[in-house]
Amino acid sequence: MDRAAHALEARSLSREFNGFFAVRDVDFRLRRGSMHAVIGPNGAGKTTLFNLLTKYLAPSHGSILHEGEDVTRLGMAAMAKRGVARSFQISAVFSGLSVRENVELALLRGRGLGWSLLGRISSHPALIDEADALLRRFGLSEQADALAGNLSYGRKRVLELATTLALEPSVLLLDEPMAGLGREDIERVTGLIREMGEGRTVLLVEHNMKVVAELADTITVMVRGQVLAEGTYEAVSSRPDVMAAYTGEAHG
Ligand SMILES: Nc1ncnc2c1ncn2[C@@H]1O[C@H](COP(=O)(O)OP(=O)(O)OP(=O)(O)O)[C@@H](O)[C@H]1O
Repeated sequence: MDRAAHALEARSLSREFNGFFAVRDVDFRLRRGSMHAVIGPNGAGKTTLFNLLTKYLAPSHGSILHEGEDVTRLGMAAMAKRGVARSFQISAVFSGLSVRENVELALLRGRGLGWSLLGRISSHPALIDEADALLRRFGLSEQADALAGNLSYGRKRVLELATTLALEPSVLLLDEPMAGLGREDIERVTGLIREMGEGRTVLLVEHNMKVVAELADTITVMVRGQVLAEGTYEAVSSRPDVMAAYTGEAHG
């Protein structure tokens, strides 16, 4: 088997909360270079699966592989070192720092430099150029000197994506990147995620089906902690059992 074919893999992954299986016996493969979405009705276990894959939660059973290596027991920091980054939504944005400082800080962290070095960014001229480029790419240049805490919600989400990309991950995991965004921001963020996916593997948990249809090459549908279907948007969205799951008529 080609070990490198799968950026991440879950084998018989389960997570139990007081006897209730939020994720039960899930086999899941994130193909290298793919843009993969996990969808499903509320309570299906999407966030739990995401948190297991990103090592935010420990599994009750099963294993997780990165590039074919068992990483079940590794923590989030070790995964980040391996190039697997998750977006933390706006909690990762430092409100008291400017937009530019947030990006510079993420660039420093991406290179393993402590953020106490922030004051010394001037000693890394290449990073200043990179920060400029990232700010431009994410349409944040005009707000570079604004305090991150003063940005609108949508702008904060865009900044959060910029800081995640600054870590230069090879695998990017995004939890509901469109949550709470208006139409204009959704279009911008969709475009940014598409761009961020070039040369990387992306996994997103997302409720917005238009975005999923537009972005994802592979879709996993979860229902009641298990995988119900997997395939292209066209393939899974035409399945009666998937439709039934969304209208609350699924049995099993
Ligand atoms: N920490 C927890 N303690 C107890 N139960 C939990 C915990 N986390 C999740 N669950 C339960 O596990 C099930 C799956 O939750 P999860 O958040 O993974 O679903 P989801 O598909 O992401 O839902 P949503 O789309 O509403 O975010 C739910 O029934 C939820 O109540």
